[in-house]
Amino acid sequence: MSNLLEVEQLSKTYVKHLGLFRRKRIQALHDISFSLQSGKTLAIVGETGSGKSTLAKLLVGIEKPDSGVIRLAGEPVEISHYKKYNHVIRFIFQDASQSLNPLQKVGQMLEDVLRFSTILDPTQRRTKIRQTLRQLGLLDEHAEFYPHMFSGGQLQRVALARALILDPKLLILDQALSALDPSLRAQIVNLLLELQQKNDLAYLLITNNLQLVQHLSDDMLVLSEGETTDYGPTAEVFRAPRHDYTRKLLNSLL
Ligand SMILES: Nc1ncnc2c1ncn2[C@@H]1O[C@H](COP(=O)(O)OP(=O)(O)OP(=O)(O)O)[C@@H](O)[C@H]1O
Repeated sequence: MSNLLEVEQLSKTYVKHLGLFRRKRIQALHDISFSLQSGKTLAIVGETGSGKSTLAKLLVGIEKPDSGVIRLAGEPVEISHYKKYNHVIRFIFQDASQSLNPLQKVGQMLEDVLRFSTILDPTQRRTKIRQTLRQLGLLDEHAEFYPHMFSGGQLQRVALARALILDPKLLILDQALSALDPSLRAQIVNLLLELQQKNDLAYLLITNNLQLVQHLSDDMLVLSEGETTDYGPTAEVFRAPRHDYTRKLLNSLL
């Protein structure tokens, strides 16, 4: 099976200005390589500051890598053509409620995504919005709701609707489930698994919740100070971590 996403030797350094003449270089990622197939989930695990969010930002084009290659379906991703990939890779960050415009009805928000990124006509857009809301267990009427009218779990579904309305191939979930209480999280996890099966969707799951990692991911990559300490099938990494750092991290998070 060919890879949907291939990342080769990706590196990123930030420069922090500490005063007029002092600058500090922070190597957030160093030579990171991995691949991900359609319909599979890769978990990215690591302590605070290990580079997880930087990786997500590079993949969605918010930050630019210093070096390395990102390939989607075999084609190198040009950050300057990001609109082209916006359909393929979508992301959800931690707090769904903060990522939604409180003054905009959900239907309008979804309509904006479609108008910006597709050539669908108004009738087709209305149909697509209805289909997407239903696919996520929401109702047609929810298009007329403002974000504050939803519960936490429903808001996460709205954030998923916004991410999935363009039928992406890869969804990046950056700590996206951590704010939910366990029962809501379980509902969203089941929904994610269902959507993955139905649509052959790949997930990049950034989390330190090891239950989620074990439940959802096929492979996992462990980051420490921007470097890979372990990478492989999740069960294998849990059973026999290569690196002492991974063993300690897994023990501390269990
Ligand atoms: N915009 C930035 N400018 C300077 N340094 C940054 C910037 N963004 C991240 N960093 C630094 O890069 C390193 C990696 O940060 P990153 O946010 O990717 O880690 P993380 O693993 O996602 O952490 P967390 O779990 O806390 O979100 C850290 O040392 C961080 O301080």
